[in-house]
Amino acid sequence: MSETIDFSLLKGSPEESQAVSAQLLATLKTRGVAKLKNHGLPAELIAEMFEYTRKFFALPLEDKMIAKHPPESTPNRGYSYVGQESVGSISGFEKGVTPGKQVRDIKETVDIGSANDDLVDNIWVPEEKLPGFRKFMEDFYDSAFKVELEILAALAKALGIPEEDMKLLHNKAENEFRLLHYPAIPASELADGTATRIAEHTDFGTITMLFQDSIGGLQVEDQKDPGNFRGVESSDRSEIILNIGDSLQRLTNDTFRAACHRVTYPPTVKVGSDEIIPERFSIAYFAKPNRTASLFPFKNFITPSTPCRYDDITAWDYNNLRITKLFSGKA
Ligand SMILES: O=C(O)CCC(=O)C(=O)O
Ligand SMILES: [Fe+2]
Repeated sequence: MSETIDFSLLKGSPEESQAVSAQLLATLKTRGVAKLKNHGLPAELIAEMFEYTRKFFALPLEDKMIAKHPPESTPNRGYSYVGQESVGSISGFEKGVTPGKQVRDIKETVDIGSANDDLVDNIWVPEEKLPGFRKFMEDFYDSAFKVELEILAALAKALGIPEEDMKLLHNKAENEFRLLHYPAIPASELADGTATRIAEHTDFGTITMLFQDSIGGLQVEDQKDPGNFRGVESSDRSEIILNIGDSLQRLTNDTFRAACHRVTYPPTVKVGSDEIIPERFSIAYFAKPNRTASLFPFKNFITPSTPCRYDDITAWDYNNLRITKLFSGKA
């Protein structure tokens, strides 16, 4: 994995700022994923984020189920128990590949949207079950949104898209973020390939800002060598792993291609052994275009040598097209 990009240089001299945007562009174009440090979200805030995440999943199941995600995919809010959602059902979606055998994800999650969303409400556990959780998450959402806009501005600059256009496309913060817990399991549970931590997939939004603990197991497909997945480690939890999602692939007419990723065995665990794979926590902030925005490619990416590859569709319709396949429908 390439070196971590110092995002604070974006606010340095014009030369430094230009160089960081160009480095980001080059890394994302070849890898679909980049690592950022000094991005503006303080390490203490991220540490607290992991702590709240750990505390939430440590609640008794009946408490977590008070805030349960509906059995169907929308609204995509609340707690999903282990087995409720399987990402394997959308593996290969944009590659036009229909998934073969169904692979179970062994994970539990919480999906959270903006506190100001006028279409869907968040689903919370009562305050006394986890004091401060709701307020912290609502504030984190807003802080992450600010960083998202800076990353999008840097990408726009590097791509030659007016920064204002990129901002207008995302100014409603119709994003989602997700807390993930992969429980400790014996390695033998993953041995026959019918279960994994999270099956390979691409995210559907513009970019994903991912934070992970030090357990490992996250892998991204090499864009130059399809089928070959490489591990992505973070040197510390506050590093942002930046993923390109399908919406940016569409908007840039494949100049950026979405990063296909998955979570499996940590590198230290022997496949098929009786070892216990330790629990793992991660946090994914999915930045999405405004629901009513069109995902038709920006005009500068449509040229005689790069004809338009995508139909017009709104961000909301596209999101729903993807998400409806994720949930089993079982309550
Ligand atoms: O847990 C991770 O590191 C990845 C999570 C992920 O890919 C997702 O939720 O879309
Ligand atoms: Fe993902």
